Amino acid sequence: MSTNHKLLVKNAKQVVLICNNGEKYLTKHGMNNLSVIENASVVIGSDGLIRAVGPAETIRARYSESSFDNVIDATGMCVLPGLVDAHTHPVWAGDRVHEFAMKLAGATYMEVHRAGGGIHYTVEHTRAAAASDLLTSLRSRLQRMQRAGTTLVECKSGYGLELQTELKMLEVIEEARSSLPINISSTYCGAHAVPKGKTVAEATEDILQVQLPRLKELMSAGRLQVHNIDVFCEQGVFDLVSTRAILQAGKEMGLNINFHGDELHPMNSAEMGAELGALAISHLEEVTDEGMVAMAKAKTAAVLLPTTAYILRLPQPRARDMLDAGVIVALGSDFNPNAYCCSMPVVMHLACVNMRLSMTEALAAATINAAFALGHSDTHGSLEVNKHGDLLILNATRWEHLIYQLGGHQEVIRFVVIGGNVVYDNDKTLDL
Ligand SMILES: N=CN[C@@H](CCC(=O)O)C(=O)O
Ligand SMILES: [Zn+2]
Repeated sequence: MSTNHKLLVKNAKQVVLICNNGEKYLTKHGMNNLSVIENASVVIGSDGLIRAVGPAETIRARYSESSFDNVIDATGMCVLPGLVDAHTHPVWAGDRVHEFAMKLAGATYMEVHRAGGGIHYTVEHTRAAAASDLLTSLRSRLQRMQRAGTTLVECKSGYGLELQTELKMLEVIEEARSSLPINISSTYCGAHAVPKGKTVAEATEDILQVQLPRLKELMSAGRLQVHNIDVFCEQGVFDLVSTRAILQAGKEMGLNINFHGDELHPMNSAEMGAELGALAISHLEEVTDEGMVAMAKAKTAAVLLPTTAYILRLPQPRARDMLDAGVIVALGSDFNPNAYCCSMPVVMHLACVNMRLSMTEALAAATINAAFALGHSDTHGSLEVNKHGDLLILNATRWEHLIYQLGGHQEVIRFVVIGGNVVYDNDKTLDL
């Protein structure tokens, strides 16, 4: 048996496993009883998977004859699973800072959207952008997320709204996946808005008859990896009927359903998504009680997006009611030109203050539950044997400082590790 391993993280003040019985998600009780070991160590094997997590003395005795490519003495520090961002729109061109000023002055999201701004503004710039430029900005944004502790991220298309640009975006995501250590779950979001000059019916027809069939061909030929399908189900965007048709078509080609629902109006998205077996529904500021019950029953995760509710001054999603109803609650940054935040620590902080999550609930929502929302909680989202060796090492004697110190992740995060490799060391500049 190989006695050489990739990484030993030893003598940590705390190792937060999140869960330690192979749970695929946590609901309220589990989120308030996270698995934590004091004075502990972690071993990551040469294959990048976790080999052992346990009390430092136990690990020291068990691995006394082993060698390690790298050893980090985490004395006085804390170890957490890498953070999972279950909702981002990171591929885009154009600058919408002027729209932030408009919203600060009182304009609503849909007023800007209807005036041809918002998604439409970004669509114009993204269609015109070279793939190489989109890749450069995507890499930079993903490395920024990585420095903030994200090790698995969902990346959407959705600023093309036609075949050529949607594929350009998905290919850029594919290129980033193959050239960066961060793990990526890819989402087709061609129904992010109704393109100018088309009706909802025409846009839906183009997606069903042109975009999805071509995507299916490329996926079948192994030329593109896409995991999820998304639709912006909203008044003035895609209605429930068109949303259902598009999501159903995506499901039939093997894509997980993870869509924007009940954000600005109660569309009964949650009820419909639960009925379709959606893995996740995002936003949910306006979800009904019946929708929560349906999601809990169907084990459809709620991906809450605190930055968007904060920036748009929306009513907060009823996170506590969702937890009480047994819904699997996850978090995402919703990084996009409207909500320009790459930091899951900030997202967790906002989820605690504005959505009244406890810090343990927020951490579970940004690890195991976000991984569940992406269909990856069997390999990511907690520090358990045979899961990916993706972890954070904090300059803090209590892990809660990652959430408590608002905007302080640059100082709190000492190392980010993906697959047992140190990809960020805040004492050095790494160019991974
Ligand atoms: N609501 C729709 N889509 C994004 C915003 C995208 C944009 O404004 O560019 C969201 O999740 O908030
Ligand atoms: Zn979004």
